Amino acid sequence: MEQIAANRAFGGWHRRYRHRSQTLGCDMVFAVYLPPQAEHGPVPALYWLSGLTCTDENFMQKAGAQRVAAELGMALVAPDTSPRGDDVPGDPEGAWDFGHGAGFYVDATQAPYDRHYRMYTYVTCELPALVEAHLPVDERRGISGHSMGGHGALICALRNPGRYRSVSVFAPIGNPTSCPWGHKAFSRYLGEDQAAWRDWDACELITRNAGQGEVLPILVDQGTADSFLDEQLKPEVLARTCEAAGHPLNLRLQPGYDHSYYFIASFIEDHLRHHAAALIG
Ligand SMILES: N[C@@H](CCC(=O)N[C@@H](CSC=O)C(=O)NCC(=O)O)C(=O)O
Repeated sequence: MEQIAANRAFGGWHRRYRHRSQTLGCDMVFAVYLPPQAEHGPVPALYWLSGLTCTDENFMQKAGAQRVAAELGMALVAPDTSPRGDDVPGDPEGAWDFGHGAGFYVDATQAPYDRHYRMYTYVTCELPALVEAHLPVDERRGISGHSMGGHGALICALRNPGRYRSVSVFAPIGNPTSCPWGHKAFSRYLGEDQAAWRDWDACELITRNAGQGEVLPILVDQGTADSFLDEQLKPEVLARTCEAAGHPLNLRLQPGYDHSYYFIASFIEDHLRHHAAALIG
């Protein structure tokens, strides 16, 4: 992998890397924040999955996570949100909620998307393997994300017991099989048979996993002034599902906060400390 940027931050380093992804069949860029502790040995990592229209840069530039990550000795890893490139098909109408910047962290099964759109395998397998082989980052992994990335973080944790030690999300699409963003993405990436969508829906996975094996407590922050709240995000469905399944959920409704990175920046410290408790102790 090729380093394409490096910035000193809070005694550590923010770095960006480009690499050829075998999983996605294209070049990808990701960002890593390495805290000062990484100069003395491997540190745990929080994987951050961003939302629609984002790249690796939104979180690193807007969330303000580096100061606390440096204090805690935790790396931050931020991938892009989809495969990229001229030969990667996007939304036929050029919309922002599908295709480039909108990989939805699934492995597509439908042509023409199945060749490149395999973000689930990329973020759960290829990227951690690359990071852990080349950077001072070990296998203590937490996962978090926002909106589409909140959906991604939930399904990555719920589908992979043992792979992550902690999970938290901001304004997640918690029940994509019941909202317009999810319908659009899943019908194209996964096909019209809605039975196949359930494997990629956090609420379905929480219900399915009830009473079996690992149960990671979920921390959720959700702004009450979020313009996507009622139509796309539906935190009440996630709350009802967790209640019915006995899955520990800390859903914090934050009065007046919207869907933006101003909201994320306001509560990211709590999330980093939630992850540090599981990753570092
Ligand atoms: N461009 C759109 C708005 C898209 C948007 O709000 N994206 C969010 C994630 S939404 C769910 O996944 C985001 O994180 N944007 C990047 C940022 O830096 O804020 C529009 O025009 O409405």
